[in-house]
Parts: sequence; structure tokens; C-alpha cells
Amino acid sequence: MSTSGNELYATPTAEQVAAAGAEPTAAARQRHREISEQIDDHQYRYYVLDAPTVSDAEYDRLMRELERLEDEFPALRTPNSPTQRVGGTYSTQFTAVEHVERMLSLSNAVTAEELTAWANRVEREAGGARVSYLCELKVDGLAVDLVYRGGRLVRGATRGDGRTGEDITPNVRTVDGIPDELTGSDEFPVPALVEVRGEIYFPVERFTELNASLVEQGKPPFANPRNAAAGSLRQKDPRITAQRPLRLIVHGLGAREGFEPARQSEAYAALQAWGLPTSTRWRVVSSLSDVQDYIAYYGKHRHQVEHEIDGVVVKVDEVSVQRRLGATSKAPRWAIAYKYPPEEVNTKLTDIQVSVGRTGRVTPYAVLEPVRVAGSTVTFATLHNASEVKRKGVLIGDTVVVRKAGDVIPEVVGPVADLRPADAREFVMPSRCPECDTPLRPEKEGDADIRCPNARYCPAQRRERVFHLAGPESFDIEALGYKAATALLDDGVIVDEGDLFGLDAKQLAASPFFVNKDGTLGSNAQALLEHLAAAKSTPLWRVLVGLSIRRVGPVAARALAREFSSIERIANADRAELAAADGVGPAIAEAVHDWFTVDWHREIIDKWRAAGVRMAEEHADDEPRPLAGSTIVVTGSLAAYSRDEAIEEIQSRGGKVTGSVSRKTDFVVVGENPGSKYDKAVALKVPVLDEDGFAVLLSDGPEAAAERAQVGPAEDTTGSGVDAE
Ligand SMILES: NC(=O)c1ccc[n+]([C@@H]2O[C@H](COP(=O)([O-])OP(=O)(O)OC[C@H]3O[C@@H](n4cnc5c(N)ncnc54)[C@H](O)[C@@H]3O)[C@@H](O)[C@H]2O)c1
Ligand SMILES: [Zn+2]
Repeated sequence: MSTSGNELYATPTAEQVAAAGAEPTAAARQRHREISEQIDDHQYRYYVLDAPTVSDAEYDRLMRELERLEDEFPALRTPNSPTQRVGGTYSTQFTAVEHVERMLSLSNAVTAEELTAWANRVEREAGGARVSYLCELKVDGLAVDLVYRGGRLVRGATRGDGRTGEDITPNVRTVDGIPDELTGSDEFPVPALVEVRGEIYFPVERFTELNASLVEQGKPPFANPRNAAAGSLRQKDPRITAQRPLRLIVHGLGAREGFEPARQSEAYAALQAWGLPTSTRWRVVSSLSDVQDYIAYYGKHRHQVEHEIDGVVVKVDEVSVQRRLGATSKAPRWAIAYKYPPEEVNTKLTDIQVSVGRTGRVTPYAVLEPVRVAGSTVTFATLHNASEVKRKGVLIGDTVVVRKAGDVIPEVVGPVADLRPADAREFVMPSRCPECDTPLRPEKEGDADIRCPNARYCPAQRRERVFHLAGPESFDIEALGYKAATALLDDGVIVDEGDLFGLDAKQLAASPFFVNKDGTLGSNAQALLEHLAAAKSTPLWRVLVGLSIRRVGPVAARALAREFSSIERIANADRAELAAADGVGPAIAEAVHDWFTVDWHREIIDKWRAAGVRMAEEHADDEPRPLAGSTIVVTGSLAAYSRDEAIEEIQSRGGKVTGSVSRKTDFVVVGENPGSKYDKAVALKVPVLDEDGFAVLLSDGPEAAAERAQVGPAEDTTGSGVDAE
């Protein structure tokens, strides 16, 4: 709608009044002003200070509220509204520069319906032209514009308000992977001028390290990798930028002379040919349902990517259609960002307390003001150990960024330094066990972990050990919940886990937890006795897991059970014999050996044996071992197996798993995002199995698998995202 010239003063027609909607109420105007001011403030903190004080989710909520208000009262939708302009601004710290072509933002969708509505509109307005969709990851970093003239990098700038950005040329030059000079190919010669758009990011795995070093220098840490990227790039002193492990992914073009792509995907092929870092993850698909699949796939695998992603960007691949669709003042109509549900929220860290685990390890954990994230309410988050608390730079009383990624346990990412209250205080590791008051100490000089050495009687350790026996990888005793385990110990029914399998109804009747109001024995007691009886014939490896021997998880326990086939033989083996067993090694051997030298540990074994717990593997020796003699390397992530599970599957069939590829390797099993091991396998011509091939290896053995293996140079799949047409 044009508001220029005399139109402003003319009496509006009936149609104009209708189009403008109802006159905004005073309350609506007031709220609109409030939110707009808040958004301006948040943009300043985010784009200029690189230190936001609210989460992206909170910011997005404000923006959506503003949009709803404007839908209701269109008169509020002025060109100046945050909904109508590219959010962001530039700092006087840097020289302001005009972009040759404007840098836009993206419209976004958070539901499948919004995405479908966008696609429907695209297809309607494409004028009958065929539309393909290019799907790619939305890199959570900061947007940059790189100008190459005659193939030379002449300028790097931030997005700013979209027209004017900040000149950060010297900083950009320090970023690994940004070429000073473009190369070209026959197909894609270097153009006379090109504005390249991309996203600079901070690799996720380097983030904690950066914050630790900032805290050490007495500087405020960054709340998340995106702010770390922005803060590292927008430095007055480019030498600081040079020390940060920043990376770039390019995803678009601005102005250009001497190059006119017909498709977005062709532009990416050109960018790659010029020597710029493109992603290998983009795909061109021909239907919306394929777009949905791509979104679902990365919804699941977003944490296997080296940078943070906050969504997927979908672009119309055909440039002719892009042109037809054009752009609003804020964003192109031919692209949309599908945003994943937020995984980060801000909340208050009210305290840091410690808990004592079943092996005595003392771990600090965050007590948070309850907050909802990724579908559940988070109140606690582990902090691992005291040095981790230091590395993260969080103080009690801080507002902190809490991250909960899918099913993964919640984590404190870092403090919001600008909201630190004056009375925030440092966490001090207690010197005594919170449950038994024994002085805490590291086991060995220099250990990061400290422990409660009172292993036998510390109530916390006993409780955790007893409860651990109930777990699915140990005896799997469903009726032994945390409350039941606590009651058994607190009411003196058992002294420790040694007494568990000898329990009878009379003993259980001594605990109110197992007795009904009318004095009869509860059904929970009956269930516990039944489950305990059934658990007595648990396989040996799971009995070993139940012993809470340090370092002995399911993988080591399986290896021990396979080699020794009885507790007796494990207890009597010396360190060298233990260490020589396949899949055991010196550290586990030492832990196992030490465990059996403790008298009360042996008493547990004796009591369990007396109670009828099976202590030997009956059939261990005649299990088929189809992979005996095969050496296998696993790299990348498999869909159907965790890393440990894959290793167990191989070892339980007699195969050997090693960490590096050599000519002696029989197979390399390659999952999603394999590392250099894959390249090495190809170079050494070691047979490579994908996940289906791995399934064949497990079910039908090495010969069948060899037929499915790929050997030698692989087809080059990078950048060949265009689907078969
Ligand atoms: N927490 C805060 O206080 C605060 C303040 C301001 C903005 N923000 C965050 O920034 C968002 C708004 O920023 P915005 O306007 O830049 O929108 P946006 O970040 O949602 O999307 C636009 C940007 O995405 C980037 N991008 C990443 N990968 C891309 C790809 N593959 N193709 C194309 N572009 C890609 C581009 O740089 C583009 O400018 C908010 O939704 C919020 O998440 C937060
Ligand atoms: Zn203790």
C-alpha cells in the first residue's frame, strides 16, 4: 500500500477504510510501542553487543506477538515496524559500508501448515513453471557479505540493517577457508564482480574451550556459539579474530557481473568451483513431502553437524521463479526458514549442589528455576565436576542459558553475563560428603573428580548401587525403584546390595514401604520377591555390570564374561591375565583386580551365590563366533546402533574392533558423517560397509558382507545435490 503524496490527506474511500482494518485501540497502540521498543533493545544487544539477554525463543515470541497485533490492526504495520525491516543495525566501532545489493532476512515457518501455505503460494505464483526446492541447513552464525572484484576479496561486511553493514574486511581475511583470491573452472570462470553471502559460525566442539579461556582471562564468557561467532568476528583488533576457530559456509549471491545462474544449485556449484566453502548437505528435491523428509532427518541429526543449526532453509531452485516471486521489504518470497523448536532457554541458577554417585564420585549439579524446554520442565542440570563449573564461568545467582537437546540430558551452556546480579557467588566444592560427612578427596593426585571414600557405608553410594542393580543393563528388577531401594536401606531391611537376593517376605514386612495400611504385605513386596527370583538367572555379563566395578560397563562386562565365563575365574585372574583378554586392557584390568581384593566386595559375591544368583556362563563356549579372526573399524554414526552397541554386536560374534584403519583391517563400517577413517579405508582399498552391509555382516558373516562391500575410490557425491531429473 502506497502512502506517499496527497493520499495521506485525502478522505479515505470505503475500500481503504476496510483494508486498513479497525482503528487500533489505545491499548493496542501502547502494546505495539512497548514490544517494538523491547525488540529494538534486543536487536542492539544481539547485533551490536553480541550479548543478548533473552533467548531466541523469547525474542521470536515478541516478534510474533507484534505480527498478530498488526494482523488485527493493519494501521500499526508502518514501514518502520520491526516486522517490516531487516532486524539489525551497525555499530560506530566499524566503518559503515553500503551493500551493492540489499541483504535480506528470511520469513519463517514453525509448523508444517505454515510451510505448506508458503509452498502453495509459491506454486500458485510460479505461473505454471515447474518448481524444485533446494533444502539446506540454517546455519546459526552471523551473516556476512564478501565482495570479490576481479576475483580478489576487496571487502567483508556484516549485514547491519540490510542496506548498510559494518566493514570487517581485516577480520574476514583471518578466517580459515575464506580465499583472498577466487579460483575458477572452465565451466565457471571467475566473474568480474560478485557479492557472496554466507554465514560465519563457531564450531560447536570448540565452544567450551573458548569460554574457559575467556573466564581464565577474567572476561565474560559467551552464552552460545552464535554469539561467540559474532563476538569473535566483530573485534576491533583482527588479531583476536585470527585466534578464533571461525568457519564460513556460503549460501547465496548478491550483486554479480559476468555470471548468471539459472538455478540456486548452479550458483552453489559455481561458488564451490571458485574455491568458496559450500555445504555438502544441501539437496534439491521436487516435492514438498521430500522437503518434509529433509526437515525430519535433520531434526533428528542436527547435533551431528559441526555447527549449530536453528532450522532448515528451503529455497526455490529456479532463478526464473525466484524473480517472479520477488521479495518484501524484509525477506525474499522464494525462500523460507523452517525453524526447529527451540532448545535453549534462559533461567535462573538458584544454587549449585552436589550428589554422590554409586562409585563415590561427587558431581555438582545446577538447581534451576523450573523452565520448560524441548517438551519438558527442567529443574536440575548436571555440571559434571568443579572444573567444569569454572570453565563455564557460571556463578550462583546468574541467569544462565539452559539447553535441552531432544532426549539428551539438560545442560547449562553459559551465563548471561550482562544480567549478573551484584550478589552472584562462586561455587565452592564442599570438602565433606553431604550424606556421610567423610572428607572428600580425589583418588589420585591430579584427578578432576573428587570422591567420597566411604564406599561401604556412605548412604548415598549404597542407595545408588542398590538402585543401579535394578537397571536394564544389570538385573532389570522392575519392582526395585528408587523409592523401594531407599526404603530397604533406610528401614534397615538390608545393609547393602549383598543382602538383596536373600530377602524374604518376613524381612520386607519390617519396612512400612512394603506394608499396606491394614498391616498385610503390599503387592509391591510380592512383586519385588518375584522379580528378584527371576533375576537370579541373569546372564553373567549383566551380573558383572551390577557389581558397580569402576570402568566396567556393558562392553567391558561382556568381554570379561566371554573370556572367563565365571566370576570365580575373574576373581582369581591376575592383572596380566585380565588385561590380555580381548576388549579389556590394562585400565579395566586394574579396576577389576582391585575390586576383588576388597573383603566386603567378596562377601557380596558369596551372599549372592548363596542366594542362588547364577555366577557362570553355561553356554559361553559353544556360542557361534562367525566373526572370529575379523578386524573391524566403525566410523560415523549408525541409525540402528549406538557406538557401544555396534562394538558389542561385533565382539559377541568373536570379531575384533580397532580404532584405526590399516591394511590388516577387514572391514570399515561407515555411518552418517564418517571421519578420516573412511577416506583412509578408501585409500587403502579396505572393504567399506554401509549400515545395510553391516547388518549382512552380523547376520550372514564376512563372506556375504564382502559381496556388498565397496572397495576403492568412492563416487564423488559432494555438491551433486541435484536430484535425478
Ligand atoms: N536473543 C535475542 O535477543 C535476539 C535478538 C535479535 C535476533 N535474534 C535471533 O535472530 C533471529 C532474527 O534474525 P534474522 O532476521 O537474521 O532472521 P533469521 O536468522 O531467522 O534468518 C535470516 C538469516 O539466516 C541466515 N542463514 C543461515 N543459513 C542460511 C542459509 N542456508 N540460507 C540463507 N540464509 C541463511 C542468513 O544470514 C539470514 O540473514 C531471531 O529469530 C532470533 O533467533 C535474537
Ligand atoms: Zn559419603
